Amino acid sequence: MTTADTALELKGITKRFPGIVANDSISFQLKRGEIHALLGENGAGKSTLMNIVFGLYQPEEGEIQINGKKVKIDSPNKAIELGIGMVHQHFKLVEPFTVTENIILGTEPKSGMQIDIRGACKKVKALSEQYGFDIDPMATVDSISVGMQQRVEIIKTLYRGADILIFDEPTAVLTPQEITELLEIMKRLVAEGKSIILITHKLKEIMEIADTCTIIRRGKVIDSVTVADTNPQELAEKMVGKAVNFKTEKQLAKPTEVFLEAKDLVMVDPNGKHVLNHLSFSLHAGEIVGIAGVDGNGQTELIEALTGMQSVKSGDILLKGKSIVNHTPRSISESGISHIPQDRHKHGLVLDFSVSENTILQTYHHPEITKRCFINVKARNDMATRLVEEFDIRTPGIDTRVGSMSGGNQQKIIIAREIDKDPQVMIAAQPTRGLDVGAIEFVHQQLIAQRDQGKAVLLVSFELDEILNVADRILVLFGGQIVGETTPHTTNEQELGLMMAGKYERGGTNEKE
Ligand SMILES: Nc1ncnc2c1ncn2[C@@H]1O[C@H](COP(=O)(O)OP(=O)(O)OP(=O)(O)O)[C@@H](O)[C@H]1O
Repeated sequence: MTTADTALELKGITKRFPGIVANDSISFQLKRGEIHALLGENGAGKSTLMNIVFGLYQPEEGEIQINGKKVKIDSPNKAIELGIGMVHQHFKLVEPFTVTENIILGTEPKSGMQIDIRGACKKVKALSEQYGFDIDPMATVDSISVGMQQRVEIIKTLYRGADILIFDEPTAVLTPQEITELLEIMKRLVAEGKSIILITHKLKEIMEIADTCTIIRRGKVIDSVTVADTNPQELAEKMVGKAVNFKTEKQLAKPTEVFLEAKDLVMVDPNGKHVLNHLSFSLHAGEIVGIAGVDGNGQTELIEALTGMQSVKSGDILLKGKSIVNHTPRSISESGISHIPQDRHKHGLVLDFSVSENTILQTYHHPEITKRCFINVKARNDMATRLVEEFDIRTPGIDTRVGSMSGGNQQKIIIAREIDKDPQVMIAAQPTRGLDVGAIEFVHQQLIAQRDQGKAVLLVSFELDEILNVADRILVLFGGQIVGETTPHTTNEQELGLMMAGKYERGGTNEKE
């Protein structure tokens, strides 16, 4: 291969953080017009490497070349100038602004003294048509779906002239339909000569769309393989360094008494829309019930109602026969419900707190942790040390700031804390979002272990694979109602997909007219 074929080359990149070598002499080549997947366990060093390429971090050692020329990328502005664009996992958009306003923010085209919005709009429309984004340039960002917001982020990079696009786990926030559309967009981008680096934990996606895959383990490059010559099993083994079991092993469920019951729940949003529409279901001890559905059909509201984060207008929620509806989150938590929230940054962790401080967020007021207004630091640290060990949380220490840890390890802190509470009911919302295959296997085993100990588990997930693999019974949520009930043994992805789109009903608790 000649340098003319190489869009980006990294040579011997090393980056250290206190107590850890995040990137250990990494070399990497991105060919022009290819999709190059970057695969590695949580904390392997993928984001660090990409943050170096985007000018957010400076490496201690190593060299970066773009189009065969050595460059110094000391800021994101410099990266953009060099034709690099980054689509972050957490979008950086101004919600009340329009799509076009967001795209031009910081590089506003001027016509005389005024911003040339019309000209910008035209350019956005042209880009949208060229790559098949199908986006309305004048829509406000808060009125469009998450998938569309991501497209705004992509157009933003193209508008600034990006030739190399970095996608950081782009499908983690998308529904199955949106994922298919995004993969099509990525194919079109490379067909038009762009080069893409794709960070993802989803092997299926790598197999479907990537040309090359570089595997990183504990800061080091393990291998760089042609995707056509490999398979998911081999990729997973290279990533974790041992064989990985994809099929979740579990015995048949033995459900017993009803632990949690939602009765005729109604929740209305500020616009008067019924976001929960007479929703009822029951959850038994010893079973995992999966809630499948396209995002925006009431998942968030259901979780918020069950955990006390939002009040319902009418209906009841019973925990072992006792009403807990509209109780406070603390009271519900204390009565035996654990919650793995879908947005770990908003509702799961305090990013500026340490690992040990985050492990006591639910229990800090308990007498074994707090005595006479003072936190017993030894008790707290002992608990954190135990959880770090039991749940294999990779961190330099229990005093590490959680905000500096990798996404997967942040998630493990929440899971450890919530399981350690020994709940009767576990509500797990997107519990494996952003986790690597090894960690996913671990979380699934934990949920199954909870079930086998006689707990009731509610699993809300956009990943149909996960629902089909882990749940014992599946409820389909559509338009704030349960429109279907089935089991993993008697359904498949196609049938579930139809039910999720509201096109097919099976055994729902809310019969539609
Ligand atoms: N700003 C920082 N300060 C200190 N340590 C950091 C910082 N950023 C990352 N690290 C550490 O560097 C290592 C690599 O983290 P990185 O986020 O690059 O992993 P990753 O492969 O992207 O993981 P994930 O898949 O979970 O997102 C981790 O141990 C992490 O805790």
